[in-house]
Amino acid sequence: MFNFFISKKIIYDTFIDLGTANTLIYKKGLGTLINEPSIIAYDKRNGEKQIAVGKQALHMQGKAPSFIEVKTPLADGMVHDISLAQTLVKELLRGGKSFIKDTFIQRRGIIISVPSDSTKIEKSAFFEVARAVGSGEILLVEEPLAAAVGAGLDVWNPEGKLVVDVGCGITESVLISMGETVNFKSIRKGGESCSQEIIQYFRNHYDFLISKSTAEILKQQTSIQNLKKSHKTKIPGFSLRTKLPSTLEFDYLEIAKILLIFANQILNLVEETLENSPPELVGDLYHTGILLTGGGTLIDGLSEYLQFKLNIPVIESSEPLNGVVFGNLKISEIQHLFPALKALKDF
Ligand SMILES: Nc1ncnc2c1ncn2[C@@H]1O[C@H](COP(=O)(O)OP(=O)(O)OP(=O)(O)O)[C@@H](O)[C@H]1O
Repeated sequence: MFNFFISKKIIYDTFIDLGTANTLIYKKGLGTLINEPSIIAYDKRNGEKQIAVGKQALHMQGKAPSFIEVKTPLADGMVHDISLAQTLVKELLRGGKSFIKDTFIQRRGIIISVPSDSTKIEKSAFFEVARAVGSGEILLVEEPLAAAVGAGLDVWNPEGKLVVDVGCGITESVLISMGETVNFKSIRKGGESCSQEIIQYFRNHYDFLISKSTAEILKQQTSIQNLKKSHKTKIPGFSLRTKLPSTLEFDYLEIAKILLIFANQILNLVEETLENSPPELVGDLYHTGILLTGGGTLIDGLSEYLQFKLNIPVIESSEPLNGVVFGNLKISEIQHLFPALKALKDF
């Protein structure tokens, strides 16, 4: 068991959001030190030599020769390779000036966020990654709670607040009251699964291969509103029929239908959360609304769709990608208000 002692005297000044797609590290007084993709590229010749991290490594994905391997330390929202994740944060910080060398900073506290759905073992993996950043106290805070605080929600009062956090690899629907998680449901899929579905769709329906970055662009350009309005476009790729590079004409409506399937999975998750929650807190949502956060909620038309289906106000976070670190910054200033944080000390 890890020894946590949560005291008002500990100054937590470093905040880590280690995500499947993106890693953010924020330092009080310095601002955002790191905001980079969670990805590392290795040269497999003569043993494994790390050659790029973050954005540089992302640019190599799918384009590098076969001796370069691009790896991600997280999958489905969880750390699946601790040592790789430690290397990622250390190397990203090494590019972030002298942060690691500052021993005074290292003795201060670090807050790292974890999915609400993580097991003890999964939490301890996040803990080990934070340990690679500094030797001070480490506090774990659930991501949706931090994101809610980061978005400016008053989570302390005895009123139900529902946070829907759609990341790259995990989607969580969490009911919060008085600074604690009352109920949650999650699925271990997020924005990444939509991109994979888009790639699969073109392969299955057109024998046409597209890159992950093309799928990502299509996802960001498609709206799930106006599902009757046709809008055709062309994309580059590789035809399995002609065995040649080619372009393909298709309708954005086809992508919208794929995104709508994901929107309905989010809708089901919210409905399941509400079904098993105290009715008093659920009733509060008619005026507190549902907060959408995480990069996956940026699907155009998602908030309107959920609001229409649930008949509850749906609010888009002003900080869908940075809300977790900003929330933990605020939490570091008011720790004594969070009984839930103390509960995490015995994970
Ligand atoms: N404009 C956009 N439209 C649709 N999806 C988007 C948009 N911008 C980003 N995304 C998606 O957001 C996801 C990344 O979000 P985020 O950074 O919150 O995830 P993460 O914290 O890394 O992942 P997780 O919490 O699952 O570990 C990616 O799947 C990305 O495709």
